[in-house]
Amino acid sequence: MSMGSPDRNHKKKITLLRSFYYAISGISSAIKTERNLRIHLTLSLLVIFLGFAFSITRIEWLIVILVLGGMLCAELINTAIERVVDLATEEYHPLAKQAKDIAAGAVLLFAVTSVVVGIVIFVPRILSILSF
Ligand SMILES: Nc1ncnc2c1ncn2[C@@H]1O[C@H](COP(=O)(O)OP(=O)(O)OP(=O)(O)O)[C@@H](O)[C@H]1O
Repeated sequence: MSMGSPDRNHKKKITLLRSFYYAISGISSAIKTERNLRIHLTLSLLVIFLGFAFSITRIEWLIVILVLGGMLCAELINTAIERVVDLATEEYHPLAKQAKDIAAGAVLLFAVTSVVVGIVIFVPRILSILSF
C-alpha cells in the first residue's frame, strides 16, 4: 500500500509517464538514424512471419522473442555508446576506438547467437518442406 500523499503519488505517476515517453522517443530517434537497427527490425518481422508460417512451439516462440528483443536492445545500447563517445571527443582517441569496437563486438556476438538460434529452429523445417 502506498503511504505517500496524493499529490506526491500524482507527481510520481507523471515522472514515470515522462520516463516512458523519453525511452520511446530514444527508440524512435535511434530507428530514424541507425540503418542497422532498421535492418534488424525488418529481419525481426521476417522471423516473426516465419514463426507463424511454421507454427513453431511455445518454447521456440519464447526463445525467438528473447533473441529478437535482446538483439534490438544490444543495437540500442551500441548506438547510445557511439553517441556518448562522439560527444566526448571528435578527435581520434584509442579509447574511443576501443569503446566503439567493443560495443560493436557485443552486437556482433548477439547477432551470431541469433543466427545460430534461427538455424536450429527454422532450417530443419525448411529442409523438411524442400524434401517433402
Ligand atoms: N573518436 C574516435 N577515435 C578513434 N576511433 C574512432 C573514433 N570514432 C570512431 N572510431 C572508429 O572508426 C570506425 C568507424 O566508426 P563510426 O562510429 O564512424 O562507425 P561505426 O562504428 O561503423 O558505426 P555506425 O556505422 O553503426 O554508426 C570504428 O572502428 C570506430 O571504432
